[in-house]
Amino acid sequence: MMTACEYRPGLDGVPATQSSISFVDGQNGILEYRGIHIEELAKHSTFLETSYLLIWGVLPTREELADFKHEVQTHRRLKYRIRDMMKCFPESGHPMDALQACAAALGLFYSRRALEDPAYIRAAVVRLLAKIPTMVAAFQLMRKGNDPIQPRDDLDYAANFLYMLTEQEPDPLAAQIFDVCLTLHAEHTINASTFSAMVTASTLTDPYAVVASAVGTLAGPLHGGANEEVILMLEEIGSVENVQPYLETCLERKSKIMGFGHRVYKVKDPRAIILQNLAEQLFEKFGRDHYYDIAIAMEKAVEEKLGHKGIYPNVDFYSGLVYRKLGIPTDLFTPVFAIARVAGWLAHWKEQLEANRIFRPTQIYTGDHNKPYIPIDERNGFVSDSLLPELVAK
Ligand SMILES: CC(=O)SCCNC(=O)CCNC(=O)[C@H](O)C(C)(C)COP(=O)(O)OP(=O)(O)OC[C@H]1O[C@@H](n2cnc3c(N)ncnc32)[C@H](O)[C@@H]1OP(=O)(O)O
Ligand SMILES: O=C([O-])CC(=O)C(=O)O
Repeated sequence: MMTACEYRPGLDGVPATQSSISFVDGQNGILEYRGIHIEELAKHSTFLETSYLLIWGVLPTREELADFKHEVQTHRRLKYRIRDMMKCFPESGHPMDALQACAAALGLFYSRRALEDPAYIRAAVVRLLAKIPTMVAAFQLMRKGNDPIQPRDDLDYAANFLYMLTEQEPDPLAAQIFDVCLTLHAEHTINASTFSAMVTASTLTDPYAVVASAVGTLAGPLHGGANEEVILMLEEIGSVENVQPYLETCLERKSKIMGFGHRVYKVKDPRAIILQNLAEQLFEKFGRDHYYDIAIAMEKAVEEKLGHKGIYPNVDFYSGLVYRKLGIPTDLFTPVFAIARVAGWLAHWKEQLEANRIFRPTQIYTGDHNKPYIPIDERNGFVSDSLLPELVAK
């Protein structure tokens, strides 16, 4: 029998599912995908191989990976109707809103819900992994007034995205580093957007609705949207000298410092450590970004003030510095996060379907009971001459 549970705002510490996809040890800064440490995957895997691992639970053989890559490659193009729809989007709109609309629009073309059919699952996985980057790049070119460019079959996943975005073939180091960024962002247990995906999935709707709802959730500044906010914050701080006064003001106002803090990690996020390292490699080859000095000063200052509360850089703190060096515009940082997280959302979608029960928690009602309905004309002391009460009583 169920016993009454204590209410925990934000479901803090409340298990909402069982999962074998990923694991976080927030005290020791450990993240594993399917039992493999993130550092190992960052060093040795690729985003598509990691996606396969997350979604199907095992590392693919050489042949399985080649087939998967080929399938993704052949589904990168967008239907002209999706491109036409995108032409109507306001160029001033946020790219996350554009992405959410585009992901949902895929459901118009592929809405058959054969959720018990492994071929349907695979086709949806391939389609979403393939088309989401094309959508992000297409929106970027279209809002500048350019036509989107077609994907290039000779470029792999990460390099092709940078090519479609910048219209230039990327430097091999830049492409490799971007691929590692995607691997790092691919999955993170039951975070807010994944939970959103799982709730949507549990209604047995189609995977495009699942991803669209997750994109909308990722966009918020307390979640994936923080990567954009971090750069805006560093711009506002402007100089290393201004770090301390900026921080003091935030603390006085009790406002959150973007890119810091985490529900689970009470130490520096292991992904932030790798991302910082990647940023340094890019700076070595392409020149230092002066915002990096501000970021380092900020990390030190926040640690001094808030380290005792377990507040350290999260994944969103250094990622923007990497993306800036790769030529990615600031408001595309969160869509880039989404490109990667599609893998995790789909892994959880598939896992949810394997043992589905609709999410329907309970609430603690704090309102009134048995209140009389006061007709609108009587709310200011007037008496109503409406016949409705008599009609209903008859
Ligand atoms: C991909 C991702 O989603 S990673 C997270 C990205 N989000 C951000 O970077 C936004 C800034 N960070 C935050 O808002 C929070 O740390 C979150 C949303 C990530 C986690 O929130 P919660 O687990 O609910 O922590 P909560 O907000 O309760 O904070 C706990 C304490 O730490 C403080 N705290 C947490 N994060 C921060 C921060 N970034 N700046 C200042 N103080 C903070 C809170 O004020 C609170 O202090 P108190 O106990 O004295 O009141
Ligand atoms: O786990 C979380 O709450 C947020 C996060 O770091 C992620 O989604 O990558």
